[in-house]
Amino acid sequence: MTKHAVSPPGRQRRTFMLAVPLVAFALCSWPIGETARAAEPGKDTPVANLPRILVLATGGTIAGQADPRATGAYKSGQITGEQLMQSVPGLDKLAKLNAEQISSIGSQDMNDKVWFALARRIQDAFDKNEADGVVITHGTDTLEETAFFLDNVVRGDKPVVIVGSMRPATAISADGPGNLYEAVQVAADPRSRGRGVIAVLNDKIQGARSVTKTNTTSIETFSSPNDGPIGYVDTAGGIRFMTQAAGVKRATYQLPAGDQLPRVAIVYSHANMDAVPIEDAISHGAKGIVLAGVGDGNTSKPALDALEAAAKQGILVVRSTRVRSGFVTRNVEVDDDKNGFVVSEDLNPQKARVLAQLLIASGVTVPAELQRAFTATW
Ligand SMILES: NC(=O)CC[C@H](N)C(=O)O
Repeated sequence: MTKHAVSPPGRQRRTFMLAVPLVAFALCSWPIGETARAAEPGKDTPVANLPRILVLATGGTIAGQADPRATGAYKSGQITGEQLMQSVPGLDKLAKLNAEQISSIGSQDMNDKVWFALARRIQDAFDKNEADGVVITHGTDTLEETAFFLDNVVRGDKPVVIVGSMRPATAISADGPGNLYEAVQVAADPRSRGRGVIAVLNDKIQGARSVTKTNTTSIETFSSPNDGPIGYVDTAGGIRFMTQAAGVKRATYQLPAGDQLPRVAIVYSHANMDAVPIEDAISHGAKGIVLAGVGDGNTSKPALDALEAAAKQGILVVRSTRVRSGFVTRNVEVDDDKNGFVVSEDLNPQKARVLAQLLIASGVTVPAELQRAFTATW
């Protein structure tokens, strides 16, 4: 036995006096990590203490109804946000909810007018402190574009969650109610602050920059090919955030006047590619062209020549890729410095298009500044 094995009485008392507050602190604050469930509102939270969540409904399959006579056919955007909320048991225990209908469309019809209305309503709700978080119900086809647009134009760090579903409300095993429940759960949680606009579907939480639809009809369709989900939410474990979202903006750009973004075309590259789609885009007044290139944002010689000519006319040319994952890198097989092109890095063509629109609307023309805008921080 060493002489330090038995502490003198004075030291024991000091250790005890130190240990009591430490243990009390540990008990009060455990579990305190990112996976703590205690922060989530639950069935015992008094209504007055529940967070205020504004639900903005836009339509989509989550609000869709099937025609019982038809196999597989359904119409999106048939039921209101209010009706949707009422169909989810327990939602009122998570938050004080207020629903507003912004549009009732399938998201294949999503447009600048609805985007601007959404952005203005969210900003107003936060500026006037009417809500602690926002949930947007949306069709899944263009959900990722709306998420990315809003992330770039809505200021602040209160949670903005976008949600949809793959099966209509009337389907057997509809995924909408569960997705909406989880979206409200995430929006109501203070740990969701400062993560930009986030998508919640099928138990996954994903960032606006990375999330993309990868399957036409399956409920397991949204993924983040370059970096994976930022967290998970489910009935067993509650909310778990694993990491921060890539390139969180919230926000960099002002909404341009006039409720319309500048025209930017996406040109899809393929074997035997000629310059016609590029010439068409220019003749229809495109202020920017995003190349959905092959591989690392490549395209054929005739298409490349046409893009170089476009850039010389002051049209913003962004090289993106039709490949689902990876980055498009400057000056590899294409001399971007010489041609005056910008590369999209990890942004897919549909999101690169949104960013190009915002940059053009903001009057940014300096090449280095344009390129910097496409570069994400992790
Ligand atoms: N699953 C869906 O939400 C797709 C339905 C519709 N095309 C939309 O995007 O709104």
